[in-house]
Amino acid sequence: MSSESRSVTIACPAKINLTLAILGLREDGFHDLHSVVAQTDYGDKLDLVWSGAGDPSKDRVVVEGALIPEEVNSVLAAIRLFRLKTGFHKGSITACLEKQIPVGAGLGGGSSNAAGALKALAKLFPDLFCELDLSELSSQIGSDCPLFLSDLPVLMEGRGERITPLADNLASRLRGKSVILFKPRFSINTAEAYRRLAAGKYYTSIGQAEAVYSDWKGSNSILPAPLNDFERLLGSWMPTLPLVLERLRSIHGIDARLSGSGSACFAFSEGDSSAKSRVIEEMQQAWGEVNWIEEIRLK
Ligand SMILES: C[C@@](CO)(OP(=O)(O)O)[C@H](O)COP(=O)(O)OP(=O)(O)OC[C@H]1O[C@@H](n2ccc(N)nc2=O)[C@H](O)[C@@H]1O
Ligand SMILES: Nc1ncnc2c1ncn2[C@@H]1O[C@H](COP(=O)(O)OP(=O)(O)O)[C@@H](O)[C@H]1O
Repeated sequence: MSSESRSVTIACPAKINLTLAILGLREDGFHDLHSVVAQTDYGDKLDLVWSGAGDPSKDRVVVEGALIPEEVNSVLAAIRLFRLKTGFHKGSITACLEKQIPVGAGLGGGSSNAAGALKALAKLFPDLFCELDLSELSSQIGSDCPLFLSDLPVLMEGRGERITPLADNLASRLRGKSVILFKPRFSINTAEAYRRLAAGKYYTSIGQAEAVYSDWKGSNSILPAPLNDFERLLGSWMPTLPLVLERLRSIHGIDARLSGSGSACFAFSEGDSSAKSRVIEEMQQAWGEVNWIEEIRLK
């Protein structure tokens, strides 16, 4: 038994989907998508400690700031996958996760935590990762995990595993921009949202998705044109959300959009010092409270 111990701390950022086109249902039950995704300077903190004297059956994750049952925690899933793929069954791993990212928000918290855990393990045990494809490994935990392996804004395709960093001129339009993130009290279950999307066939063709992307590339706009198929779906499912977004756009001139499958939304607030108070006003009117709001910057 070894008395050696190793530790590493890693930041797990939240993401926002600047566009999200769902192209159609695949034979494996997942959907192909086309999405421009940016990461933020806002997120969770993950500490991983490996204790050589510990027992591998005692790997665990302790969470502060959210209620996430250990057995479903994506961090423990990442640690177990690491054990399985490397056959490394020495010592015990304790993960301490400080949650800031709201759960079930479309901000990618669970995926970011899992990718963070794999990155942390690769730092702790570099030799064991020589033969492993981190991207392939992470996509076994969640479709959104691979995008978090770097912190650049990306185009995400396939079911989420095909990641292309944006060209420098696009990335620099986004970098450092100020964004308001806000979320009502209710969350949205991603699997349920995809089920409803499939039932209503709220799909966008690849041609339309590529046209939006290519128009953005050819323009000077900070953001691509609005495109999120889940926002269309919400009109008939959770109508207050698209209503708030529509009021922010039409009455306040604030370009507010849904992130992922929701329920968090984002609005660019660069150069608009009163944007946050107007978002608060609309949230109070729709939901009688401001459940969660943060002003953050894009990476
Ligand atoms: C919608 C998006 C957009 O970025 O994000 P969130 O809103 O969840 O943050 C993602 O596609 C969410 O990815 P992620 O949250 O990792 O999903 P997974 O755990 O892999 O899958 C949850 C369920 O969603 C559905 N799913 C997910 C991804 C995908 N490309 N097609 C799907 O149909 C499947 O039914 C799956 O069982
Ligand atoms: N480390 C984690 N952080 C957040 N949620 C997690 C985590 N591990 C598992 N989950 C589960 O994943 C589901 C989706 O959570 P999350 O990743 O926050 O949302 P989203 O997919 O909308 O971005 C929730 O049911 C939650 O219990």
